[in-house]
Amino acid sequence: MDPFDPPFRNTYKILFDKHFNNQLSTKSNKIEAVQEVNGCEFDLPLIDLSRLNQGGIESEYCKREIAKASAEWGFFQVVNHGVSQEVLDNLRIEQVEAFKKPFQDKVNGQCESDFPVDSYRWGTASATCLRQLAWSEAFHVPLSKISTVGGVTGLRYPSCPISPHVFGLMPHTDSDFLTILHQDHIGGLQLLKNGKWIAVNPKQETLIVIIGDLFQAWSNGTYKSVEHRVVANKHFERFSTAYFLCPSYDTIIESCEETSIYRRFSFKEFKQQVQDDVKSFGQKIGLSSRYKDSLVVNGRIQLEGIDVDETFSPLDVKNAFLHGDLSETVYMHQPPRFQVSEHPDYVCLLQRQGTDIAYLLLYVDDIVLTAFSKTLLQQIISSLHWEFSMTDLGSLNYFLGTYVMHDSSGLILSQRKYATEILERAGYGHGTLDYGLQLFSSSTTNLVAYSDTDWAGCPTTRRSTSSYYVFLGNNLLSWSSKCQLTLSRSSVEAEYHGVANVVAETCWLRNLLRELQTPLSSATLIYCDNASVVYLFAFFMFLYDISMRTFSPKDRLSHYLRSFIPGTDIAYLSLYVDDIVLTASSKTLLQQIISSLHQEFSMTELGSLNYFLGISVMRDSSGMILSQRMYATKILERAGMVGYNPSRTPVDIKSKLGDDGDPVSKPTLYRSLAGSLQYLTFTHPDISYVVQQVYLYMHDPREPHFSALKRILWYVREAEYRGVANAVAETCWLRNLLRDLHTPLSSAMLVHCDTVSGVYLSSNPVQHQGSKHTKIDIHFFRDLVAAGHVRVLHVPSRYRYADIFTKGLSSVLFEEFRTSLSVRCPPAPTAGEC
Ligand SMILES: O=C(O)CCC(=O)C(=O)O
Ligand SMILES: [Fe+2]
Repeated sequence: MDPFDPPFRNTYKILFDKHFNNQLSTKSNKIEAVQEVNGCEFDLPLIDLSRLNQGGIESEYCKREIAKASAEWGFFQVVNHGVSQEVLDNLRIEQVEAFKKPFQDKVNGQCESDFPVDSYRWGTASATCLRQLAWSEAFHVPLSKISTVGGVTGLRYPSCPISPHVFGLMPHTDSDFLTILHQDHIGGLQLLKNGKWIAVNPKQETLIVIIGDLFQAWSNGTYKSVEHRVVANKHFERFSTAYFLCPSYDTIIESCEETSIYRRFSFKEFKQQVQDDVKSFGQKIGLSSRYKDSLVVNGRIQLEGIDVDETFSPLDVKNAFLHGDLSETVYMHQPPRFQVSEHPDYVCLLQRQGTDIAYLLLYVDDIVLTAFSKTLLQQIISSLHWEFSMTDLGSLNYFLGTYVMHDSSGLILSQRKYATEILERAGYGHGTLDYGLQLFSSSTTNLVAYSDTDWAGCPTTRRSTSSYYVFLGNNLLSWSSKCQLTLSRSSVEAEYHGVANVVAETCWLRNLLRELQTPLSSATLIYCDNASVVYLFAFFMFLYDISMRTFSPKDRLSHYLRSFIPGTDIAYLSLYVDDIVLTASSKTLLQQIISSLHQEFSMTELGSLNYFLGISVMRDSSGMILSQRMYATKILERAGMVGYNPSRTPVDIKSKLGDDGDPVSKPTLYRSLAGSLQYLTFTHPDISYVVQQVYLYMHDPREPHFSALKRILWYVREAEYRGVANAVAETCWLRNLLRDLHTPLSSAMLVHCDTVSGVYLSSNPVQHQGSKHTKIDIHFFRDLVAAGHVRVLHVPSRYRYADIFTKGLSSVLFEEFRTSLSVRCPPAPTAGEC
């Protein structure tokens, strides 16, 4: 250290100790600091000022370049500026001489007789950490002839062994109008552009022009006062000379534009504020929110319950950005230009602007901005520019991989480039990728959605795929095609889930549109091709209504079988298109719901359940018996087999159905009978297997198939193969249903299976690869086994009840198994059937 260097280490020892102790515990900081501090190499705009003297177009272009550089960079270099090299050199020689005096002489003002006593400064008295300390010294010499407050400052940055832990000059903006700077060959000056520090390379013959805060306010944010800093050099001292152009203290700074971003202020007031901020916060706050014509005028904000006169620390605008709705009533002091002199104590009530609306979409650090007026848009852009260092990319044409093209009817969005990249990655050439999404500029506000569901479409999981499209007027706003999360037992249930999804989506869209100040006045229309679901939703409206009236919100509907449980009272309502079966845990509740239904819908009450969807319900002391006797008789009539002898079993164990035989003469009859038998399995699980068998030949029925079908009918006068996984799917659905009905099962469901390998496969995730017949369902049900919801057990042949669904059986076994399925004769025909 030279004897003339300021005693940085001793004076700021505490800061050094604090910093380097911390460094020991966080090693990585050092690397980051070095990387950050190097700055990018970038050439600042360089302007030849001699062009100004050429007049005409050349000088006009030169002025434009200056304006452009001031707006985009806030910094530029000039050559042919009129200050001779000799003057600059002499200035530097004088400056070096002054700094090379003993430190104490500099502090005591004993080095230059022309310099005022307090012209020497070094370090940063208010620094609370090393980053706030300026590793530099300066002589400030006022040029009273030019300006009362402006002057020339000579700066010296002693070599700094601990750079970059400490800056030569910490990041700041200049508080003046304009700075003209001359630096030596060492370098170290950097400016902030688009979030990056850019090195200002030293060029001997150039002067650097820096826009100051006052210029920014005066130009209403058009020209930028940009943050800059000096990184001290580890090995060499550096000199620079700065001329700060400042107005007199009482000069009022205000922009001449009608809508001004900044309030009017005096230079004196601003200077004072900067000094106060450095004292209070360790750094300058500058123009920022404080000088903006807004809520925080006078540095005061009002909080609920606190007097309007209390003063708070200023908001950090970066954090206060995008804060959502302002629901409170807010008052502010009269802004300087709008004071009512007769009532100096009045405050202003803030009201939201009427029609001026702007939308800002932020994706990480990309912003899309749109506003109802160009002025507002410009105003916001300038505010953003002031607050953040950002590039304005002009009108929207590319965002997140999507091109935006404008035409007379609106916008077209295209992902052509993105699609090409996918094709290239996949090794396909370029296809025809010119299709995009057209968005129309229209003011329609009808929200219309279309929903469709492919029931159990996924062969692996048996889940359904539901898709929807939502249009706002002509514009497709939202769409989705997704596998549902849960299994659906019927197409109605799957469709219902699909519609519920689109309802959620349209609710969200409605809310969004409301927040964007374009609320919809008409109801959302949702189209769905399943009539039952439409009825279902009509019912929900009704049920919602009565549940709102009768029960607390937590007990409102949650599924298509609805139950109300404000205590122990439960009601189940099952809806099939327009038939309803209703049951409740108490007569009162039942009655209450029936009368509400009557009020809402015109309907006939058929009394206690005895016939529903072709199924008659008979009661006896042990419970109910469901029978499709009448339905079965009608099938027999259609098949012309009323008088035939019954058969004891529905399937012939000797013959197996195949593809051969003569085609049947009445294939339509075959199909209709097979379809009817399918429905009959509802109360005849015992025919499931063989019905499923004859179903296989619906597309091309042959005589042997018809014989098999007839045999079922013979048997009926008085079977769907489902593998283990199907049984699991079914039982899963039942488990879910029981849970929905508030009677959850606590133990795992037992599935009996006749092959040992089936049991093994269900619990072994690896072994299933080779067994192709189980491939489809195995994943699904193995997951359930893993979760403990299902246990698959091997069943000895005597108890293989499921065989009735998978093969033809001898009459002894068949009858035994049929009994185990609770299939038995009803006591007598019922009134409902006759
Ligand atoms: O020394 C330099 O290069 C910059 C000086 C500076 O930014 C200032 O004094 O405000
Ligand atoms: Fe500066």
